[in-house]
Amino acid sequence: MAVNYATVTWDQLHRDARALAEALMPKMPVKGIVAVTRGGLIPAAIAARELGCRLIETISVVTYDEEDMGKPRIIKEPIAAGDGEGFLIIDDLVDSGVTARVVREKLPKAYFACLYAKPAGKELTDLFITEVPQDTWVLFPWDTAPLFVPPLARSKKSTVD
Ligand SMILES: O=P(O)(O)OC[C@H]1O[C@H](OP(=O)(O)OP(=O)(O)O)[C@H](O)[C@@H]1O
Repeated sequence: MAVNYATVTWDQLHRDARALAEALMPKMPVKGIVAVTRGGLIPAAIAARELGCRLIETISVVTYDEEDMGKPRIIKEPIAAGDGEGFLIIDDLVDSGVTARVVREKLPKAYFACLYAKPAGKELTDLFITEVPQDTWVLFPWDTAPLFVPPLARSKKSTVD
C-alpha cells in the first residue's frame, strides 16, 4: 500500500495547538491536563499556556514492546488525575486508536482532545482539529530536519548527460 506523507511544520503545529486550546475554552476551568507522552507533550504545553492551566500530569503507553508484541502497556500512570474527572487529555495524533482506548479506560471521566485524527481512531476522541487519511504518515517537526534537495534542472541534466 502506498504511503503518503503530511509534513507538519513548527508554525503549523503551533497554530493547530492554539486552535485546539480555543476549542477547549468552553471546558474551562479544569483541574488539569494529562499529556499523552511523548507526542502530546508539546501540544499540551502550548494549550496549557493558552488556557492558563499549570497542573500537567502525564500518561505513557507503550504499544510496541519487544517482549509482548502489540499489547499496549501503561509504563507511567497518571496518578494526579484520578479517574479523569475535571481533566483534559491531550495527544498529538490518534491513529489506530489503540493508545486512546487504553488512556480512556484509565481516565474514563476525562475529555480527550488531539490535534490530528485518522478514521480508525477518531470516534475515540471528543475533539480533534484535523482529520488525516488512514494511509497518511504524519511527520511531526520533532521527527524531521531540513535537508538539501537538488534543483529539478540538475536532476534532469544528469539524465541527459
Ligand atoms: O492511535 P495509535 O495507533 O495508538 O497511535 C497514536 C499514538 O502514536 C503516537 O505515539 P507513539 O506510540 O509513536 O509514541 P511517542 O509519542 O512516544 O513517539 C502518538 O503520539 C499517539 O500517542
